Amino acid sequence: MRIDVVTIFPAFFDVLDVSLLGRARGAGILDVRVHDLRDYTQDRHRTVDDTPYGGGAGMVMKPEPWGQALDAIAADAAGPLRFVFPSPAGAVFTQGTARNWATGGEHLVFGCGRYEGIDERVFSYAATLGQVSLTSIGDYVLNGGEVAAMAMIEAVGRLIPGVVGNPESLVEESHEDGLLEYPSFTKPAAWRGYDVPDVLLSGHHGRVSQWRREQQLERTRERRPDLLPE
Ligand SMILES: OB(O)c1ccc2cc[nH]c2c1
Repeated sequence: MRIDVVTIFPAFFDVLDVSLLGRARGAGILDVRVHDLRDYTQDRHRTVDDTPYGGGAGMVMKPEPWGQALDAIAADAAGPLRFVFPSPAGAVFTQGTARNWATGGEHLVFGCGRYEGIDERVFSYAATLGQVSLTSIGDYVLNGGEVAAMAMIEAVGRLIPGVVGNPESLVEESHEDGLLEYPSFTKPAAWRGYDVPDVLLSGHHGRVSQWRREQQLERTRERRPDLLPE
């Protein structure tokens, strides 16, 4: 799978060289390319921002460097393009989104804004090159799109076949079946006065499965009732 990232902080994504995603990149399963937006500026100061029309605090990211960057990536597209712009004003990213993007055969391009955001016309232009998704990872505001892009890249990347060693571990986890996952335990059976639930030591797989399902429902009711089916 091909993923491109455009950012003014390319070093932010050095972490994608480690752990599972790093190994997947080395194995050629994931092709992640990070671009410095300043490489697409035309002035000696490599300017990427300017004051907002209509006034207001802060600066807005200029459209032309983005246009140049998106054109360069589109000229080298590895498939149908989906431009993902992290934004507090975007649709919420969910496990379903991750699954759709991991299986859709698209070439994902993450455009990471900073300052007060990207000139709105960039999104309109990007729509002439491919699908555009303004996407939020939650109802809070970060200083830029990089953390959100990293989260989405990990959520999508881990679903690509071959990235996670044991694909079965992708099945029984929170949100995969619409519920929160059950609690996990390992040795020792007794630890500082806390015991592993007896059912998990019973060796009775049917009872274990039933207990785990009950735990999922209890946890979801308690912590995320919004996830429960109507
Ligand atoms: O919270 B966020 O996901 C987010 C995304 C992009 C920008 C650009 C400036 N602030 C941002 C915040």
